[in-house]
Amino acid sequence: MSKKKHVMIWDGNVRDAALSILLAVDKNQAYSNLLLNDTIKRHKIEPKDRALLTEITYGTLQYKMTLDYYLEPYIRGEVEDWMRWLLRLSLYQMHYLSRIPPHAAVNEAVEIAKRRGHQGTASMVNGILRAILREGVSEVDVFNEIDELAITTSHPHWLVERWVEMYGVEKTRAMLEENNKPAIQTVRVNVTKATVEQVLTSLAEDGVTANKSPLLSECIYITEGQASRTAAFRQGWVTIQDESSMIPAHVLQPQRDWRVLDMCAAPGGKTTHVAERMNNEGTIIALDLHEHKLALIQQNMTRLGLTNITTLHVDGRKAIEHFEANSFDAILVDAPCSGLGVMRRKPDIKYTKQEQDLARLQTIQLALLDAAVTLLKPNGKLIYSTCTVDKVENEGTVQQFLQQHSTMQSTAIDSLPQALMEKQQDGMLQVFPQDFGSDGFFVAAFTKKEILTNGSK
Ligand SMILES: C[S@@+](CC[C@H](N)C(=O)[O-])C[C@H]1O[C@@H](n2cnc3c(N)ncnc32)[C@H](O)[C@@H]1O
Repeated sequence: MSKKKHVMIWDGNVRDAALSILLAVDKNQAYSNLLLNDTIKRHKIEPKDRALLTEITYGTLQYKMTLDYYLEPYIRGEVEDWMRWLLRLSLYQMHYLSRIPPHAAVNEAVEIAKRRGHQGTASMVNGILRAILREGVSEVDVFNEIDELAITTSHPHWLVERWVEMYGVEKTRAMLEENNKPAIQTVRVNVTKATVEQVLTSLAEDGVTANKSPLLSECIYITEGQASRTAAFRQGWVTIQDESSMIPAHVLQPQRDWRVLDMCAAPGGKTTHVAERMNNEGTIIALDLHEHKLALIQQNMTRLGLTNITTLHVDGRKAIEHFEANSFDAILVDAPCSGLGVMRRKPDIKYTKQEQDLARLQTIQLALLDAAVTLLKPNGKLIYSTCTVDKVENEGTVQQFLQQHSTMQSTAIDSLPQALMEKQQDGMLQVFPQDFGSDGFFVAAFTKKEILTNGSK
């Protein structure tokens, strides 16, 4: 997140707060999810307002390109940024939120425009929004399918084109549409402290509605309420984590006495999951490139009552300078990636990621995997995962990795529920957001061959 301080006075006006957040996301490249959480916490915003604030902020960001298409015929000349965002967020409410009377959205917009600008800007906002109210938004009228998909689902043209080439039109359309839906909140039960049934009872006592996932045994769906405000969370019975992110620990299947290396560990979602599955025994070394992020892992460990994790500030690519070769039973490389699988939670990713970022990320991913090979024991397990749906960072990285390392082989994933295993191909599993309602996620499993050739490559 940008270092610039976000200054916002909460005066009870949800739309104005949403506008401040959207402007900060746009100007300072601040992350929408962090800024929204920060605003909610700092101003102790009540649940009813919180839901509307989240809906308007995320919705406006999610449909930014579509809203611009609708607004374009009505905006003449230059308008200030705050006014453009105000028009977008007002039109979002008018067009997508049926429970908000459109006239109320227009009136609110005019009041904000008066406060932020002057009578002239307020009249302009009023004129534009009332004209759209009268005439309705225009049909999306473009030449080809890529443009149509890009505009109607608000995703950049390059990305739609790339996905259509990789996955075809139907799969791409389903993914683009899913990216505009709210993410399901899920929690992972800390099996060293509580059972799923105990957690469900505890959540219900706190007024949270939840049910068991049909996929992973320790995953619970939250259908109403906030898990972070419950006793179950405070006493370390649960961790807030998307179900897809629970897959790597299941694929790893760690034994209780193993020595495991997590090369990209912060904030520790998967490290703590592996630690729980080892029943707080064995040893896990958790690395991260950014020292300040190690504190997040430690906070999670403390809350969850886990003591089998040691955190270290180490660049994973240089991990061989810190540990003996052939010394880990298993290694997890949950690599930095483009995050194209988590756009429901971070819609700003759509507009900030550039195509050239993807190749740069692959270089880092391969360097991390390279270091892992040396550190892994013969017969040891290596898991590579990303929260993206991009073939270059996923299958592409795996293919290059295997070409460069004859000592490594793909391993079939055999420890997941059938519905997930069906999606596996050659030791790789790509989950799309539309498959189970969880994040887009990729996992690949490898083992190191017993007979080592000269050197690890
Ligand atoms: C996808 S996130 C990891 C999420 C984490 N595994 C979890 O489940 O909570 C990637 C992490 O890799 C870290 N990172 C990036 N480059 C790295 C490197 N060269 N060595 C170690 N960590 C790195 C980032 O700081 C970030 O925390």
